[in-house]
Amino acid sequence: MLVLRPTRSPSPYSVSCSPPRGTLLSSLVPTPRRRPLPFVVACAGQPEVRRICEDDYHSTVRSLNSRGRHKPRKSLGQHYMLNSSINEELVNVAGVGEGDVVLEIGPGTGALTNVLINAGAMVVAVEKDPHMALLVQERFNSTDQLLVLQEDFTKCHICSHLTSFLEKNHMETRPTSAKVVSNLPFNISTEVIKQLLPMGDIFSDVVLLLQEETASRLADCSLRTPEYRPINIFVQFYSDPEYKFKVERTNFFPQPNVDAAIIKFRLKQSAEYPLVTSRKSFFSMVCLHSSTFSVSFLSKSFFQERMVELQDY
Ligand SMILES: C[S@@+](CC[C@H](N)C(=O)[O-])C[C@H]1O[C@@H](n2cnc3c(N)ncnc32)[C@H](O)[C@@H]1O
Repeated sequence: MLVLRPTRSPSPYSVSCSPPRGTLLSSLVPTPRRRPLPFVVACAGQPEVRRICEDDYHSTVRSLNSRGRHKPRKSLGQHYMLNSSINEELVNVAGVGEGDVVLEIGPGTGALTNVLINAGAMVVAVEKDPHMALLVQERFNSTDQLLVLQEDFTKCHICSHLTSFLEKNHMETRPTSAKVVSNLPFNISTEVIKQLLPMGDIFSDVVLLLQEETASRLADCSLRTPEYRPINIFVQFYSDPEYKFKVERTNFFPQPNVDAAIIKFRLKQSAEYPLVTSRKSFFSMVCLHSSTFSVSFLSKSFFQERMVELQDY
């Protein structure tokens, strides 16, 4: 594990560019012209259109250019958020306030990190890309509200990191009070969800910006659609999911091929979990029979009625 220490040297911001017409960083060239940006955030049930502030765009590009021309890496799902209103929505949805401990996975240029820090949170940010980890560390080198860990989140031991962060900052460990707020790389979202949702003893809420299709599938509690999957049983076992807002793909740079959405999981504590003698065998059974699940098996009282059978499995 590499823990990045603050360096006091200022970041050499070098290029200021116009808002993106295309999606490639290499297409960004300085231009004196300024025009309104067509990016929007779409909110389900409460239609609203907000223009991206040019500063959001420029600060992202400045960050990306600050350590040489860093090309976003597709393999790391690097689609940066250009719209600070959406970052503010993420923080509002999570109800982040002064002194909250927040885990951010993939801080990238630090756009969301900035909103979290401004809300008074103590942030632990895990970034796999060494270039971006260093960049975000340098951007916030004057604050003690941030710890940057250069690690692959899917492989790191987040509980021990959080514990030592709390101890170092002389903060009381308040079980179940930490939060997760993240604009996740789409390619690791399922893995991250599987890792985080059973951690109700540490986190109260997990608020993620995911691929829209994934978010609406995970929030689906109807049990009676063909889309219902073992992952839905897992999600509802450990949490109460809630689909929040759709976020248009035009808000990201580079622009992905799909839209995104904000989803909130309120994590259950173990006393709230459905009663099973062995969670391991419960979930192996769910996976084993997933292809033959029928609508009647997945009835509303699924957990209550089937517990006896599941216990004997
Ligand atoms: C979708 S970008 C979001 C960046 C930034 N939070 C924003 O909103 O603009 C995803 C970020 O996650 C990082 N990342 C990708 N895979 C990761 C992993 N396994 N563990 C930690 N960070 C990862 C990427 O390098 C990138 O910075």
